[in-house]
Amino acid sequence: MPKVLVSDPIDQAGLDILSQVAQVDVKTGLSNEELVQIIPEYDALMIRSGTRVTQEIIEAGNQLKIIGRAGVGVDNVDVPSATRKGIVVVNSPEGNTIAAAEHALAMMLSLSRYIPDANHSVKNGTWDRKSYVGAEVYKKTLGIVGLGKIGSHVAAAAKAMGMKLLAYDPFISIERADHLGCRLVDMDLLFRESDYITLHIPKTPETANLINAEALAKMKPTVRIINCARGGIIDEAALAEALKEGRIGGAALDVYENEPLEADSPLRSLGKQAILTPHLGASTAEAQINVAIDVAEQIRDVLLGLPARSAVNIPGLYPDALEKLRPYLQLAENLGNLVGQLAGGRVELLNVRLQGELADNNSQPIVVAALKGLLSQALRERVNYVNASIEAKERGIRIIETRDGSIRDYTGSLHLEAKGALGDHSVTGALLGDGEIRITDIDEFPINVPPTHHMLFTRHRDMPGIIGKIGSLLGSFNVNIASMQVGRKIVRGDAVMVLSLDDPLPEGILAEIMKVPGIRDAYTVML
Ligand SMILES: NC(=O)C1=CN([C@@H]2O[C@H](COP(=O)(O)OP(=O)(O)OC[C@H]3O[C@@H](n4cnc5c(N)ncnc54)[C@H](O)[C@@H]3O)[C@@H](O)[C@H]2O)C=CC1
Ligand SMILES: O=C(O)CCC(=O)C(=O)O
Repeated sequence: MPKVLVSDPIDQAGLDILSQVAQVDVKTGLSNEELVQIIPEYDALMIRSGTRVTQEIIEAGNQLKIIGRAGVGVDNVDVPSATRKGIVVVNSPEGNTIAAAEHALAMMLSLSRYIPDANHSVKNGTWDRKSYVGAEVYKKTLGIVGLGKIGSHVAAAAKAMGMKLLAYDPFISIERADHLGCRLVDMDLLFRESDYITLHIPKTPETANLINAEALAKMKPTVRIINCARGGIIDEAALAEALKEGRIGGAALDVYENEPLEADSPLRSLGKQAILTPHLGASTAEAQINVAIDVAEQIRDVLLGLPARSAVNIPGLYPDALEKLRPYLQLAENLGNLVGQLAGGRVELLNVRLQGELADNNSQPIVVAALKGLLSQALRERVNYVNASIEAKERGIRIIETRDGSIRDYTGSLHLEAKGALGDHSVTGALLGDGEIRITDIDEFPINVPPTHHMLFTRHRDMPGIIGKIGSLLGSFNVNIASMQVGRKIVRGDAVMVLSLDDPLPEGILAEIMKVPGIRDAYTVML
């Protein structure tokens, strides 16, 4: 019988499902070292946010087939390591949506009426009505950052309370925002005009420290900020300082850069204008049952050899088709990710053209893989092979599929064209005989480069000296170039340059590149 380790508190409903097919050991509060020691005997690991599944644990988990996160965010799991080791990582993308949205709403109202402090004062024997004169949310402006599952539910409830709604989400269509009663605006305007700001975005390199001293300085002195998303999106020191100096009106936080929150955090000494809860967003009986059942069922299925429905790292497609298409799925995902990053914002139309022998295949998994890549910038681990199409539809992305078996530059190749709010871009890629991926075309300029983790693309005028200037600029920022290619159609016309880099590009370098005479555009891409 397979063995499942449950290392965080999980609802009994989940344990009952697991017990049908496995021996279940519940061992909570284990240290990293203890987990590394015992994990070799387990086939599955089920966690909430309390367990950090490190590379070390994954490396030691020689029997591990699946890691189940009873919740949304898998930022406490080293997913790339799990993927490399062939371990499926699953989550519950919707099981705690309502709980998290309701917690954010509760925080907003509690903050407006000082409920935690007022409650505390009565329980301490006082009857102070003067210190707790609050504010109404009715007719106030709520700025929602991230209009996904939780943000959308918050929007519906806040609208019913008579609030005016602004939203910032570069990956959502105006139609979707309109439908939710939100005015889609840029982040600056949201910061300046909101009376309340609530965050419902994942923690990513782009969202880390999004609310920093500079952002706080743009906000109204009365603004109240709610973060029930992820710690690290707000610069806690800057927030504490702004609150102490009365430069903002209040903050309610459920999540922190480090959890548990440090004993000496400046947040702990704030007065009634701050509310702190210990990551309780998903802590309702209903949500815990939902996520436990959702994830336990997936662990059971995978242990029985069936696909998982919310795998964040392995396609949940039919095994036969999957095996045959696997290399092309990777190609499609890479190209989708690339064209999405080149588009740099909302994509309205994705044209997917299957070429050569690929045109003879079922296009659906390829399209799904391309969408997964395209949406991964916005949705990270939330997007998978099962939900990519629905997510794209909800975001108003139209898909056109075409086939052209006569294009035989390579045995099989794939062409993606994204029409976006900020411009149109296209990429083509192919598989070489050994299954290696090549990007063969960017914006109709022929090239031949493998996708790598850090890449730099420029659009420039083909003229002497330009390549050298970019090379020395990167050198001066200590960025090592692994390979470089230029594609052009006519001599001294327009050209593209593609550089594979060993290091991430430091902040500020793109602005410097843009200053080089002849450079028209420059993009960094992470694949
Ligand atoms: N406090 C708690 O206990 C809980 C926290 N969460 C957290 O809430 C967050 C949101 O969850 P969901 O709504 O389910 O996710 P979701 O994936 O449905 O929505 C996230 C939205 O953020 C948008 N987004 C991505 N990058 C952005 C950026 N740079 N700027 C603006 N918008 C951006 C995406 O387009 C998407 O619409 C996640 O980080 C999740 O981990 C979720 C459940 C419970
Ligand atoms: O497991 C929990 O209580 C945290 C939930 C959460 O943060 C998530 O689902 O992303």
